[in-house]
Amino acid sequence: MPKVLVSDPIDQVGIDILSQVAQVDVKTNLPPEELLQIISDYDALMIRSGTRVTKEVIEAGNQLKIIGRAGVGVDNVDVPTATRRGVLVVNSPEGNTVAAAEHAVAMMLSLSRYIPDANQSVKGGQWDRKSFTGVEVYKKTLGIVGLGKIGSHVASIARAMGMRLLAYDPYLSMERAEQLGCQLVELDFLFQEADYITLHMPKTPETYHLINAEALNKMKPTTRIINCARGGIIDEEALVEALKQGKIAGAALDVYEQEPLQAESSLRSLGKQLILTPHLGASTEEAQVNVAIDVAEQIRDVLLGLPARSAVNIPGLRPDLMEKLRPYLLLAETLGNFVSQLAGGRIESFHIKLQGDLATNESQPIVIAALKGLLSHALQERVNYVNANIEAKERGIHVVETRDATVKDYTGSLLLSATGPLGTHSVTGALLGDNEIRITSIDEFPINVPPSRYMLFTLHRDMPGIIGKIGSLLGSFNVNIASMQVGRKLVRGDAVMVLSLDDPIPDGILSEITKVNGIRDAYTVTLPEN
Ligand SMILES: NC(=O)c1ccc[n+]([C@@H]2O[C@H](COP(=O)([O-])OP(=O)(O)OC[C@H]3O[C@@H](n4cnc5c(N)ncnc54)[C@H](O)[C@@H]3O)[C@@H](O)[C@H]2O)c1
Ligand SMILES: O=C(O)[C@H](O)COP(=O)(O)O
Repeated sequence: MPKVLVSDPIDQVGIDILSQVAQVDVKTNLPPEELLQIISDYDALMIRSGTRVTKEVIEAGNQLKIIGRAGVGVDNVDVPTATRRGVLVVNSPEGNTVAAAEHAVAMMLSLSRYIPDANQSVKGGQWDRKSFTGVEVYKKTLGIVGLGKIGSHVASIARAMGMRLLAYDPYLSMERAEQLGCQLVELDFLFQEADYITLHMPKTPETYHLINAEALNKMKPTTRIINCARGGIIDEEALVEALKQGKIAGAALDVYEQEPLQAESSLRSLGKQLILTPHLGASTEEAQVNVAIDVAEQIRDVLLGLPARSAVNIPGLRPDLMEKLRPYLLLAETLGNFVSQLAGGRIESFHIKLQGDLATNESQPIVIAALKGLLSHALQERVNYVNANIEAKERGIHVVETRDATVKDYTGSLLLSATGPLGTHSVTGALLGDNEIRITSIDEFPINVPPSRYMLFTLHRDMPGIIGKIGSLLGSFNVNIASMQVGRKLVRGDAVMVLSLDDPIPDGILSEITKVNGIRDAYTVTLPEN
């Protein structure tokens, strides 16, 4: 019988499902070294956010077939290592949506009426009605940052409470926001206008410390801010200072830069203007039943040799088809991610052309992989091989899929084109002999470069001196160039320059690059580590 280790508290219904096919050991609060020691005995691991599944754990788990996250976030799992070792990672992208949204709304109301402190005061024997005069949310402005599943549900509740809704989401169309009753605005406007700000986006390099001292300075002294998304989106030090100085009126946090929150954290020293809960967003009976069933069923199915319905890293395909398509799935996902960034993220339409040997009906999973890549910058681990199509539809992205078997420059290649705020951009890619990914054109300019973590592109006039200028400019920002290639159709005509960089591209560099004589446009792309 296969063995499953459950290392975080999971609802009994999940254990019962797993017990149909496996021996289930529930061992919560394991010290990391103990997990490392015992993991080699197990075929599956079921977790929540409490267990850190590091590279070492996955490598030590030489029997591991599947890691099931009873919840959404897999930021505690080293997914690239799992993928490399063929370990499936599955989650439950929607099981706790309502719970997290309701927690955010509860935080907003608690902040407005000082409920936690008033409760504490009465239980402490007092009858103080004066210190706890609150404010109403009715007719106030709520700024929702990240209008995905949870943000949308918060919007519908807040609308019913008579709030005016603003939203900032760089990956969502105006129409979708309007359907949800929200006015899509720029972030600075939201910071300046909102009485309440609630965060519902993933933690990414883009959102890390999005709420910092500068952002807090833009808010009104009456603003209250709620974070039930991920720790690290708010700079905690800056928040403590802003609250102490009365720059904003209050904050409510469910998630922290470091969890569990350290005993000595300065957050613990603040008064009634700050409410803290210990990552309880998903902790309702209903959500825990939803996620436990969702994930336990997937683990059970995979242990029985069946596909998983919500795999984060590997689609549920027949093993023979999977073997054949795997390199192309990675190609499609990489190109999808790439072209969405070139087009500016908020994609309106997307065209995928399967060329050469890929122009068959068997290659449908490649289309899904490209959509997953297209949405992954915005949705991170919440987009998977199952929901990518639905997510694209819900976001109003017009998807066109064509096939052309006559293109023969590689055995099989993909041409992806996306339209977004930065216009229409296209990228073509193929695999070389040993399944190495090559980008073979950008915006129809022929090139031949492997994708890398940090990339910079320019559209420019092919003229002497331009490459040197870009090189010096990057040098002055201390950015090291790993490789560089120019693609052009005509000598001294238009051209693209593609640079692979060793370092992330600092803010402000693109505007400097576009000032260089001859440069028409510049773009950056950051791809996930493989
Ligand atoms: N506290 C909890 O227990 C708990 C429970 C569930 C989910 N969460 C967290 O809540 C967050 C939202 O989850 P969801 O299920 O709604 O995800 P989702 O993927 O449905 O929505 C996320 C939204 O954020 C947007 N986004 C991406 N980058 C952005 C940026 N830079 N600025 C603004 N918006 C951006 C995306 O376009 C998307 O619409 C995640 O961080 C998730 O991990 C927390
Ligand atoms: O990502 C999630 O699903 C939430 O953060 C909930 O985490 P939890 O399952 O540890 O409560």
